[in-house]
Amino acid sequence: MANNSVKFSINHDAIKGRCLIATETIHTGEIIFEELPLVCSQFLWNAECKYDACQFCLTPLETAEENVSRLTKEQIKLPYFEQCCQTNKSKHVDCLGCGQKERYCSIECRQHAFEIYHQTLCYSRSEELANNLNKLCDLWKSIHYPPETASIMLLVKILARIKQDSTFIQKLQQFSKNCERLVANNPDECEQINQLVETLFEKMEKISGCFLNTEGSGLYELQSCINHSCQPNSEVCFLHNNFILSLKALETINPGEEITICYLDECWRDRSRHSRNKYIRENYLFTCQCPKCQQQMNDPDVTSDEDDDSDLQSNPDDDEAMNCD
Ligand SMILES: C[S@@+](CC[C@H](N)C(=O)[O-])C[C@H]1O[C@@H](n2cnc3c(N)ncnc32)[C@H](O)[C@@H]1O
Repeated sequence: MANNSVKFSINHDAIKGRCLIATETIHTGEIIFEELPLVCSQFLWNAECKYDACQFCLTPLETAEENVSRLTKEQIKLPYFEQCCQTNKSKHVDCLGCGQKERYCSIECRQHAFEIYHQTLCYSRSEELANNLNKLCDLWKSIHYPPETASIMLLVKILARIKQDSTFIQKLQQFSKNCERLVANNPDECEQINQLVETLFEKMEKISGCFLNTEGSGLYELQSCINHSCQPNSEVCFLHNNFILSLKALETINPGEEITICYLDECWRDRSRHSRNKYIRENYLFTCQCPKCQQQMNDPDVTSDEDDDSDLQSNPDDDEAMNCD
């Protein structure tokens, strides 16, 4: 994880509340900060789709080739697989109590999980606990599948963390207050790889639906202070292929400027102010006061051509890599 040299402060805005303000120049592409979640959880339907990830840090336990083969139902050989795929199966371990039910990418993750919450939640503790957790998950899946917007296990893990460490509640109170890796230099090869990725995603979408890059959800303290803009100057990404959140600058951000992200998916950003605001009001319960909306304040209240009723009802955040609220 990058060593954050802090180039921002948390200030207070009269309308938006807490906000992140740049205190030094932040350059395009720079990682503004990286942070670990207070707690995170895989979605329950990962198991239904036979997706296997570390129960603690969400690192995939399957190889990249296994991943695309599972999702496309075809045996696919990937270029640069040996050099790029970081899955190291020799390090994978099961929970010492509940076995394969809880798998981890390393002994360290198993130990962290146990120390933080899993001591309370381990199925080996009692049959009653295991039954109750299974019932809770089944009930949640019957309400939310598919898609499941956040996992009930996030809440369960929060409660377990509080049980194992009473000071965790203070962190939560504070909280409530408040791939791209270029493997080839040859442009033709890059183009071929881009086409391969596009084709794979099309195939996966046909077989597995549109929830491919959503693996779980987490609570991120610093990220929760970042306000929305319909023309954001930064974006959240998961560069380490696990639960570490990275905030990346999309343009140069000068001292004194607010650091913003877009709560909407990219395809929503060019829609009319009226459409964007309607969506934000209905789903995030605030009226957007970002510079773009202020500029377009006098635009007529028309819906974008591409908007239709189904779009307005679907959640543009549903297919983010991680939901991080
Ligand atoms: C994730 S929080 C961001 C941090 C927040 N300002 C705080 O004090 O905790 C989201 C909330 O910030 C406010 N907010 C974020 N972006 C905004 C915007 N563009 N216009 C108005 N309010 C905004 C809304 O109250 C929204 O519910």
